[in-house]
Amino acid sequence: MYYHFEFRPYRRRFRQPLKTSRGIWEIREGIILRLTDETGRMGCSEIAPLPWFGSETFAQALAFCKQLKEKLTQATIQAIPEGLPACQFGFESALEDLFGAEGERGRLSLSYLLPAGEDALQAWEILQSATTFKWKIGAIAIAEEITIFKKLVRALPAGAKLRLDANGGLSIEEAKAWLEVADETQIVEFIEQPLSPQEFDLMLDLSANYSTAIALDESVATLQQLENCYQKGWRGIYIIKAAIAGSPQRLRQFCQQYKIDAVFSSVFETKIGREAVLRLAAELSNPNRAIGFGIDHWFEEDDGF
Ligand SMILES: O=C(O)CCC(=O)c1ccccc1C(=O)O
Ligand SMILES: [Mg+2]
Repeated sequence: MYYHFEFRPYRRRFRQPLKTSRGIWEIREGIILRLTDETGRMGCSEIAPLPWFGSETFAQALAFCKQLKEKLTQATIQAIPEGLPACQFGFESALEDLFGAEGERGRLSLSYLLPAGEDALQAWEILQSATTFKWKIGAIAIAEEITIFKKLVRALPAGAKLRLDANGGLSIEEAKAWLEVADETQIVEFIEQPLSPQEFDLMLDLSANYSTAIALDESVATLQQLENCYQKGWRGIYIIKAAIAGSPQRLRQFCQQYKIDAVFSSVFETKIGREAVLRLAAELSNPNRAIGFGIDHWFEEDDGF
């Protein structure tokens, strides 16, 4: 069986650039994929790289698509190298779409990403409508950030949960300070990636010494890293960015075999990639936790997908 292959690169500017402890992200680039089989059945998905998380770059993904023939087989897709995890996801999930994969919908609740810093306090539209929120920390000086955090806690609706995402940018002292503040408020569901992936053992220690949970994100960006952290004893929360994790089939096997506490999360893919990720999330994300897909108006222009 041959599949006819077409691709279309896209480029979109964030309405509000994403501010994290790692810097500012202004433009999302990716590639929409379409496979058509000999009977005319079509499947779509997307390559949405996140190089600052360790996936391939957009340029590498584009070069990979360009060197492929217009007709390809399942064997070509299975042979996409480990170094191109966003491509593995894109092609395999396009094939699953072609085979008619359908996910249950509406079972999972959403976590809404608040703007970093003081802007979070002004995000009324989100603050009024949701019950789980995420806020970037490590983006400004810690004392100032903890002051804003306390205001934010008061502004959140009763019963709300708050996730704090440091993107690996805290020092060990700062991580402890945040965990202490978080333990006092009882509103923090988890702190996401407090330290850099190199400091895995320290995060393991932190997870044993505070009541606030820790979630790994940058540490488990790809399946290989995920397997590695599991082998090294991580039994806390895993943020799963399926669009850059690699093969969805292998991800499925891993999550089912080890029953990990998985929280699926967006990489700001388009609607097309999101569909594919949400199918997996419905199967594999912990149903008691919101998924990181709140808000879908991240971009200035909606160019049809
Ligand atoms: O996970 C979420 O709730 C939203 C998505 C998100 O925060 C994110 C999106 C793109 C790149 C990195 C991150 C991150 O979790 O650090
Ligand atoms: Mg994160």
